[in-house]
Amino acid sequence: MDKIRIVGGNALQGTIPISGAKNAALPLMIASLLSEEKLILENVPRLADVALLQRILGNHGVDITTNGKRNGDDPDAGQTLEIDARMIVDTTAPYDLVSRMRASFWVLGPLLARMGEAKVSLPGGCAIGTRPVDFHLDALKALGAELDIDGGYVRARAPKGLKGARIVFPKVSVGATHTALMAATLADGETVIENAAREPEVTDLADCLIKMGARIFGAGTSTIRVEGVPRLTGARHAVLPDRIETGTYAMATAMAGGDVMLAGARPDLLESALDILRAAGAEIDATNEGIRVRRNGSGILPIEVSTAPYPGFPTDLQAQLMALMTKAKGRSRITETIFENRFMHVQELARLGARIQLDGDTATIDGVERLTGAPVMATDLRASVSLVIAGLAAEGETLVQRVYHLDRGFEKLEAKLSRCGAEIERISG
Ligand SMILES: CC(=O)N[C@H]1[C@@H](OP(=O)(O)OP(=O)(O)OC[C@H]2O[C@@H](n3ccc(=O)[nH]c3=O)[C@H](O)[C@@H]2O)O[C@H](CO)[C@@H](O)[C@@H]1O
Ligand SMILES: C=C(OP(=O)(O)O)C(=O)O
Repeated sequence: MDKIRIVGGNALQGTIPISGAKNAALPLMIASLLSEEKLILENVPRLADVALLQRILGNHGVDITTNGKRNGDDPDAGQTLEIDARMIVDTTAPYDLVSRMRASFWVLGPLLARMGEAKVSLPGGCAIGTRPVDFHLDALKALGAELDIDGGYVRARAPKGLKGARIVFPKVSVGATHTALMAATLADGETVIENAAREPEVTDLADCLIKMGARIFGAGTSTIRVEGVPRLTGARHAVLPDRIETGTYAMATAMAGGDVMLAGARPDLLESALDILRAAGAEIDATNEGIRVRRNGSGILPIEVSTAPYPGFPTDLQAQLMALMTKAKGRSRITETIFENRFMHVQELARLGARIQLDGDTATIDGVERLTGAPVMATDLRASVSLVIAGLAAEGETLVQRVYHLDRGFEKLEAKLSRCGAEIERISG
């Protein structure tokens, strides 16, 4: 299994291109199932999760071609996928594929809406909590689906099609909002989704669905109204930049010190995280090119923050912020309100010398002068990259093991950081 080796101590200087967002690309690819016509997606990141979803869609009969690079193309540009779901040959999404990635469960809504039936394994994904799917199932039931769970599979049927309904989520859920939104586009009549997720990835999905002919109003707010249409068309859509990758490299720069341009990043997608970084002592400037992050000389200041649904501080940046706070001048507090078990990085950060106390959903971090490199284990996607961030500022060598987690969500991580002066490499085998 590959490892990432980091020798800490170098400041970061240069430009890091920001890729398309994993968490937008995945539902956008899934949206192709709603139409017989071709969906062309640009700026799709090259990630293990994207490749796995290509296999899952392929299993349903979806044809996907990836446009190769031509001479002169920007080497950092994302890939373009042409997704043709004209023929759905199989409405089953099997355990061995779905169990490896959370988002793959989201094929349920579109398959059901278009084909009137689907059988989808219960999902896997990062082990950060129990992560039930009850909101997804309740939303589909409200739209008239008949559902049962048998042998680890959700079997869903709507032989006469779905019917518009009022769906009220008891808690904000990104995935359940995607499911309800996609299913409602082809339902008969109007659907109103209350307490919908406002994450930019939901808005990106809605924008693409609108290009495909869907009638969606209010995406990006807590109430989304969908007027069902009989069919959707093809479309061309570019995936929005990854706000979690942006925040991650901003924190890496704040940790290592230096001056980095996050090219193509959109500051409006992560204002709460940028505010926290400013409070922690980083200088952040929005420019035409992207976001410039600097920390030269000044120390890292402690912060107090709770994760929250968008536009709050994202849970997907919690581990990275904790890594940064391990070297703050004083005591920080980070409360995780979204997932009940998203602190797997705490014991690994402790191997590098971090001082972190856990009490229920709150971590208290007492900043230390020095971190020292050590072998550490990646446990999930964002926890893994938090260890990389800590390694950038640790004295000596940090060896991050089980990096397949990182490959799910960070494109060319070592290349992007080493181009800015970090001593980081992948050791294969
Ligand atoms: C691929 C993708 O986009 N993943 C993101 C998505 O995950 P995902 O869509 O799985 O996360 P949700 O927003 O659904 O989860 C939010 C909370 O709702 C709970 N819940 C969710 C669904 C449900 O049916 N029942 C239920 O109780 C979850 O356990 C969690 O406590 O949003 C999370 C929250 O921003 C991010 O951390 C993940 O990176
Ligand atoms: C938790 C994440 O992914 P998933 O929902 O696929 O597990 C993530 O992207 O941080």
